[in-house]
Amino acid sequence: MEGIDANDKYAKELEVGVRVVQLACYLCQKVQKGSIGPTPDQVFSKDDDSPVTVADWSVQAMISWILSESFGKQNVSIVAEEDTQTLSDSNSTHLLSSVISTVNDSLAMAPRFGLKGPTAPLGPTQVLEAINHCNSTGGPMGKHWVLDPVDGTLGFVRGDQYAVALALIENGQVVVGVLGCPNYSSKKKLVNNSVSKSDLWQEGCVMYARKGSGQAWMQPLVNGGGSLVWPNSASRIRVSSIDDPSMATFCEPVEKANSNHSYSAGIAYSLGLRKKPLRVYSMVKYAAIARGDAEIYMKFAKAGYKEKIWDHAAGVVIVEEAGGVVTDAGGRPLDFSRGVYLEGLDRGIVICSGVNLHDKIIGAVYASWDSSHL
Ligand SMILES: Nc1ncnc2c1ncn2[C@@H]1O[C@H](COP(=O)(O)OS(=O)(=O)O)[C@@H](OP(=O)(O)O)[C@H]1O
Ligand SMILES: [Mg+2]
Ligand SMILES: [Mg+2]
Ligand SMILES: [Mg+2]
Repeated sequence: MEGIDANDKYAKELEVGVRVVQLACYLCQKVQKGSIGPTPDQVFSKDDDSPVTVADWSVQAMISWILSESFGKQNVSIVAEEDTQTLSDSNSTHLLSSVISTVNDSLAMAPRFGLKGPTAPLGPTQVLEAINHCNSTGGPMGKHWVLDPVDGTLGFVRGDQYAVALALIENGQVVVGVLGCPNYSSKKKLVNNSVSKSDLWQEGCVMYARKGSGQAWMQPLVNGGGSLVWPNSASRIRVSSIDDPSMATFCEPVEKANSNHSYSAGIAYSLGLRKKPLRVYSMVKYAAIARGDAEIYMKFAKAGYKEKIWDHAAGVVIVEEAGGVVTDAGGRPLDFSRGVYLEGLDRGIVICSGVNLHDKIIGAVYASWDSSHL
């Protein structure tokens, strides 16, 4: 596969990672289109009131199962977002059946993606086991996969941007990142308000990078239907070369609850950013920086919110290998070695296409900071 050196230490992880994320994108598109699984308006609430859908559980189960098959269950440690609490409820048998059929529908397509599927459809125990197998808490030693089965669930539910994010951490460092963006065309630029429903579904993309390679790659989504041609072609992606703030575009989360919009507007103003913020759901924001559709991504969550590693791991390595810079608001690298959370994160996350813009933003945060902002 292009961008993956067969002799690389992580060649197999990258190869399987890209293929399984392609399959996950296929699964999500099927659920979002309503042709398998329930309609997207069947959204459930977790304890923290955040949404979860059949797609979130199904992708987690499917990826967990494929990783275990590919690398041996006992060798596979996975840190992932979802658990089986809601699914195991005795009132949830209908929901669990939807997840099981969605998982099996997608696994039946595995050979088309160059992956080995099960010999017989998975039953409830196997599906619940696959989801529960993702109960690792990571840490500073060893290899851990990090998975956000659907990032930007709100975007997914609203028929907008969302991502499937898979990364591999070894000894606390993100060494591989794969980001599937089913509604982010590999051809069209992401522009404010340009995501019309008719543009969606046409063609998404999968991005991937191996730490230290100095390269990040993008493939169009493989179309699971019709005649599948695999391996498909990939192209190198690079961050934007714009480093004049007045020309730069900055991204931020859509929801005010997830990032302080007025604080980032203040930073943008002080830097002389002229364009309106590009508000995009999910890690598609990282994808937009990595391929040069935007130059800056700022996220300043409310004080007390702890960022989780699965919301950033894949995006960070892809942006860095595409030439960008990712740190916390104090200018320090994100620390993926301390479990499920990005412990020690200073205020927020600043992602830029280059060091000049990044220095300016960190300087502006330093100059403006007042803890009453968040
Ligand atoms: N209060 C709060 N503050 C900050 N971040 C939060 C918060 N609550 C949730 N989350 C996490 O944000 C993930 C979605 O982030 P986005 O950048 O996509 O935000 S937005 O949907 O565009 O508003 C989202 O990821 P998913 O749950 O995978 O969708 C959450 O992990
Ligand atoms: Mg969630
Ligand atoms: Mg997420
Ligand atoms: Mg998620």
